[in-house]
Amino acid sequence: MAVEITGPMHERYDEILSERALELIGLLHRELNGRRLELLDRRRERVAEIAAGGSLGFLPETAPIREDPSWRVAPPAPGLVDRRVEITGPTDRKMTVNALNSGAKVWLADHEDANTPLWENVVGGQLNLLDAVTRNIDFSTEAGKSYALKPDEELATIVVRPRGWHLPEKHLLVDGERTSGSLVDFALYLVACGQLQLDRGAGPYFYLPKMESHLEARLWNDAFVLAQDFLGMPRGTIRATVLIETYPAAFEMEEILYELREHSAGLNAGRWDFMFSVIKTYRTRGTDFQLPDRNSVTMTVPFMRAYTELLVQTCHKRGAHAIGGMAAFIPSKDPAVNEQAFAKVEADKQREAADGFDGSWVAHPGMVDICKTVFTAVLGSNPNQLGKLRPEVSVTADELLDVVSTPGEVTEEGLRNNISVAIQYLAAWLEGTGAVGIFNLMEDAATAEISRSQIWQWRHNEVVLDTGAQITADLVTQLADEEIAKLEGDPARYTAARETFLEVANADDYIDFLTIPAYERMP
Ligand SMILES: CC(=O)SCCNC(=O)CCNC(=O)[C@H](O)C(C)(C)COP(=O)(O)OP(=O)(O)OC[C@H]1O[C@@H](n2cnc3c(N)ncnc32)[C@H](O)[C@@H]1OP(=O)(O)O
Ligand SMILES: O=CC(=O)O
Ligand SMILES: [Mg+2]
Repeated sequence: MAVEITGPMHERYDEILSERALELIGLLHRELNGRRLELLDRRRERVAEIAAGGSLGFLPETAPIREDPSWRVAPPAPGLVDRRVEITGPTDRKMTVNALNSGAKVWLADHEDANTPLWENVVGGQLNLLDAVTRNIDFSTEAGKSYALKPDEELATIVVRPRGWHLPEKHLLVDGERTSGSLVDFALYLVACGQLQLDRGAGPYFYLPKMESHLEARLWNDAFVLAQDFLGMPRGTIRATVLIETYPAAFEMEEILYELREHSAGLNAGRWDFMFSVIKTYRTRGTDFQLPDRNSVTMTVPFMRAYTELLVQTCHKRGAHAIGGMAAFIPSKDPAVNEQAFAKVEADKQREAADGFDGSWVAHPGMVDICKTVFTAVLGSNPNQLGKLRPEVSVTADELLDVVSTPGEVTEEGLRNNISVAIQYLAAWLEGTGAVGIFNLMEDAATAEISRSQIWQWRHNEVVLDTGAQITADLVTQLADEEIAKLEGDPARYTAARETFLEVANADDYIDFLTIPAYERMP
């Protein structure tokens, strides 16, 4: 057998881990895994160059692609023409039904930021997707609540987000090697649901996360071509929206669209990972690249503005959708908090719609209408605003790199918030839940990465808090224990999360992704 399954085979897992799916995983691994590992090395080399005084910038060698006005991406595929509101969320059974029924145009079915790659989530989520696509997902809870899909024409289009290139899958081995989580999530969905989706008049659609260069986009494109040929699907059947959510990728947006042009469904402004990547990429370059308290960095600070303006302009120049990001506010039981949350989401979506985005993300069904209403007011009878070219926008590399102008302070409250959120999130993640509401905000892998990375950078920069205390490893440990003591329930729940958190926050050498050591703690 080309592929060895080392995780348990629960009921119906053979429907997802089919012979054909395993064959495709074997093929993709053998053809592409070496390049994947080289590209991950290239990421580390680039950070080392920046640490030594280098800088990000637009690439001279790809200038001809940027300067060639003639190319466009493929026209939008069925189900992806009107994307004014997209809901994101994990693929557990209840969320699957709720997201599809939410009234959003698209559901980002998340095997990434909102998911713990626990084996049961990796395969179980795919089973839920299969049941959703075959309309066999209706169920009732023990408490007697029934979940049933609405009629087809009211359901959101499914777009699956596989894991990023950095994450391995330890339960599927090829020639004894761990496989790529990205290729596994991609192949399992494509084989189980790709043709079924085409038969329903949609297609196998993906969101691609955390890429750091156009060469990583080329790797995805090569995976698409190999997989389509293997399955006898015409080239261009697969469509992918790329999240521009790393600092390096913000300088290669056009090249990323170009690499994927036959398969492209546009770009998305993944603001949370973007912020994480800004911190991570320039983490050792002193206070010029240091951000203040996480909650004070808004989308209107100069470097964020430069990033989203460039994204809309780049997309529309090439006929590609530009999709906005996640306002992390979720509905609360407290009416006063709720009112504020709705007002903030509305303002965020209004800015995006006015800037020319074609639609945007919400994290909760309760936020669908607000996003839809805001975008509908701007779109009128049009399904998107691809015609809004934004010729007046001119973003320079210096503007993208202008982190130093971000106003705000580093406070003890901000530090405590980062510590508490990271530990609470990690506890949930290690238990198998990849998205949680904490302090009235949606928290997921991206937001937790910001929290722990800020702490690492502040400590590295020997930042002094508003209280006069300097951030040290000892202080971080002390505050971690104080914050855990404030949480309800058994403190033992936080033991593994505390250890993982301190391992990354207090590490001498920065650890690239929080989820890498966390994954090693899981069965
Ligand atoms: C940075 C990024 O990548 S953003 C994208 C990744 N992150 C995400 O996708 C997070 C998505 N959101 C979520 O997972 C959830 O909203 C949470 C975990 C934050 C909060 O969920 P809950 O605590 O269940 O919220 P709440 O109790 O208000 O939910 C009410 C109902 O809405 C459902 N719901 C909430 N969020 C979602 C969602 N995103 N998709 C589908 N259903 C949802 C709940 O299942 C619940 O259903 P029920 O009434 O049938 O029981
Ligand atoms: O994936 C989205 C993000 O903001 O990160
Ligand atoms: Mg992200």
